[in-house]
Amino acid sequence: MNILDKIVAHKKIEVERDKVRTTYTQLEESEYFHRETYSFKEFLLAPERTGIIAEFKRKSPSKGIINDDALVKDVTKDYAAAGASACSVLTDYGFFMGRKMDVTRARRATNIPILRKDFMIDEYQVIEAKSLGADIILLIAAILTPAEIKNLAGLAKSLELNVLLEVHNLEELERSIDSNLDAIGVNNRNLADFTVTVENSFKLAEHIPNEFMKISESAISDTETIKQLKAAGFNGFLIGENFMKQQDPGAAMREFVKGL
Ligand SMILES: O=C(O)c1ccccc1NCC(=O)[C@H](O)[C@H](O)COP(=O)(O)O
Repeated sequence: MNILDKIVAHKKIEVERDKVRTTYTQLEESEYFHRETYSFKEFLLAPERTGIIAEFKRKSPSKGIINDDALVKDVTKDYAAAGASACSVLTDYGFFMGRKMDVTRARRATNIPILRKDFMIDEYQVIEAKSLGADIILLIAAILTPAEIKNLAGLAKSLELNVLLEVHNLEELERSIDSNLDAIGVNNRNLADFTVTVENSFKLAEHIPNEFMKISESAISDTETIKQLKAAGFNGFLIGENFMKQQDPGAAMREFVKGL
């Protein structure tokens, strides 16, 4: 069983448990459920922002513990002040030490879009994302059928959530395109064996239809790469470990953007 299969197997159990702990009615009673979300596209294209989607990530299957000291409210506030176009907040606990409340803490600390980063397999998680205060959800093509993507993206749009689809190769891209998506992210990390190469983004760029925002995800650690990705048509750059491995991730981002 590869890591993605393991994560999804855990997630199925977790979601069924959560449905009992917090009902749909309780989710819809959240103060955030009826809020107007931020437009991912507007923040990605805003000239005063950097296009960086800065991630709060304590731990990962590929690297183990990255930073378990930093506080989500401080880091996301500092990311926003450093020019992030959005913050990505991992909510999976078992593999990433993320917490659902981290999204709400980031929501309270910032006025930029928040991506709820998790392994979305069920409508419940989409409704939950809205109730936590998220603006964007992630759908991973490698773990969803085209029909599931259509359904989850359609539900997200009906809740005014933005949808980022993550692909790793051309086959996933071609089978997963849907009109309810806002952005397509090319993951430079192979989630089955953890190898990374930014070449993956350059290879897939021209195949992503122009109506979608283009995001390059993972293994980005220098501003030269961002300049090259921009030239190849990318609008967004998802960066986690490069900032989180520093004691002060917000300060690390502030320093990094000076090179853009
Ligand atoms: O990061 C991992 O090890 C990982 C393993 C299995 C599934 C997902 C994984 N990461 C999620 C992400 O997509 C990254 O956190 C994100 O793209 C940022 O990557 P990086 O800048 O390399 O931390």
